[in-house]
Formats: sequence, C-alpha cells, structure tokens
Amino acid sequence: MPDITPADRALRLGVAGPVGTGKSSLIATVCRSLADDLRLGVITNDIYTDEDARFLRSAGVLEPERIRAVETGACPHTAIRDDITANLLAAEDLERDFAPLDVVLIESGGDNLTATFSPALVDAQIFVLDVAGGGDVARKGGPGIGRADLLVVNKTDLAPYVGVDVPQMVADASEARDGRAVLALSRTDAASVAALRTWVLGVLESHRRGTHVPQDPGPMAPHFHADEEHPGGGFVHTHDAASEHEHESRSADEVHVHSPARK
Ligand SMILES: Nc1nc2c(ncn2[C@@H]2O[C@H](COP(=O)(O)OP(=O)(O)OP(=O)(O)O)[C@@H](O)[C@H]2O)c(=O)[nH]1
Repeated sequence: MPDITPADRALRLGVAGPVGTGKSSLIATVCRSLADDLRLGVITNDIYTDEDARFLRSAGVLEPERIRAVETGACPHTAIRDDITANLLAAEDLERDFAPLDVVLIESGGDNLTATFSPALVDAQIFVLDVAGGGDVARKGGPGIGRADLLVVNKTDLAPYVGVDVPQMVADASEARDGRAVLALSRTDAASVAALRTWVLGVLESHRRGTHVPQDPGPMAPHFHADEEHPGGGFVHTHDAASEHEHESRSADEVHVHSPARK
C-alpha cells in the first residue's frame, strides 16, 4: 500500500476565534477569492445547528455539497481539540467525495477566546479577532492569539466607529506573537483580501512541498462554564492531558454530520 503523507491530501486549514468576529465571513471571502483557482471544501462546527453551513451555502461561495456541518452537541472546542473524530471523518469524506481537493477549511463555531485546533486535525490555523471586541484583546494573549499560524484583526472598516487604532492593535498583536504573522482584514478592503489569499497560497505551497510543520498553539487556558446546578453557578476546568475533562462525552456516531443531498 502506498504511503499517504499529509502533503498528498488537501491542506486542512482551521479558522477559530470568539463569537461573531467574522469567521464564517472570512471563510466566504477566502472561497470567493480562491474558488476559480483551487478545489475547496468547508466544514463548520456548531453545537446544535448547521447555521454556519447554511449561511455559507446561501452565500453561494461554493457548490452546497462542498459545505458540511458537524453538529458537535457539546462545546465546539471539544470537537476541534479533544475528540476530533467527527471532524476527521467529515474531512476524509469530503476529500474522498470531491477528490482531489486542495484546501478544506474547518470553522470552529462561535467559541471562546482560548479555543484552538488540535494539530492532528488541521495543518495550519487562523485565529480571528475583530476591532469591535476592543483594541486591548490582542494584548491579552492566549494560545490562539499567541501561536496560531495567522492572527487576523478583522472588520478594520469599523475601527473609526469603535475608536480602535488598527496599527496599534496590530503592533500589540505582533508583540504578543513574537513576530508571527498578523493581518488587518476587512472584506471591504481589496488589498487586505489579496494579502489573505497570498497567505493561504503560501501555506498550501509549503504543505505540498512537505516543508510545512503543523504547530500546536497549546491547550485552552482554564475557563469557566456556567452551570445552574453547580454551586457558584458554574465551574472552571482545564484541557491539559493531566486533568479530567468534564464535558459531556459523545461517541463519533452520536455526533451528526449534515451534508445536503447530493444531486
Ligand atoms: N463591517 C464588517 N462587518 C463584518 C466583516 N466581516 C464580518 N462582518 C459581520 O460580522 C458579523 C458576524 O460575522 P460572522 O461571519 O457570522 O461571524 P462568526 O465569527 O462566524 O460568528 P459565529 O459563528 O456566531 O461565532 C456579521 O454581521 C457579518 O456581516 C467585515 O469585514 N466588516
């Protein structure tokens, strides 16, 4: 049997970041700018719905069949970091059904500031912040901000309305990242969209050459889960290997993958 190396399959590119920072819109932008040149697929993760996948299908950026939703049933960050089975199966199915694909984009649904993808699931990952979250967010650090392959400071067109100094926010982010890539993006700014396109093509090229090394930004920082039945209204937990994980656990066949009916 021939050896299959990561370079022989599609580049798997994760897109994570807090709720509403523009992850789905960024994926739509990448699809619009690359769909004529590359064969693309998308997987979205949502807790109970396939809302992000439906948004992308209705945006008409790819054939609907190339956009699949994983309904995680628990926090999406669990399905991109702790038990990636459903996402891996969805990626493999998509890659088989539309072989050969160049890039599969995997979105982590509305999630918190510390969620990151396992390097066993994605080859590279983008972490998305937006200016509306405040100029200070980039300075606060965390695994995604510090060590994702690319940090996007999104919706720069809104900066004048929310009083954020974009060059300062980018400088703070670059400092928090020891010089790793930071991109100020707005879907209304063609030059920034072109820079995003160039970045994706660059990662794809190194992936194909076999020189791209997936990085692990690190586990989520300890975080608080609201729970009415818990004393104190919730609990704090961590995701490091040594600590017990308290999320509801689900087997792969309990996790739903939505794909529209094939024509
Ligand atoms: N002004 C402006 N608005 C944007 C931009 N990108 C996205 N938005 C808006 O920001 C809102 C959230 O965008 P989404 O793409 O749904 O964000 P998301 O991170 O996928 O959201 P969740 O999946 O719920 O976490 C929507 O109203 C978008 O239209 C941008 O570049 N500029």
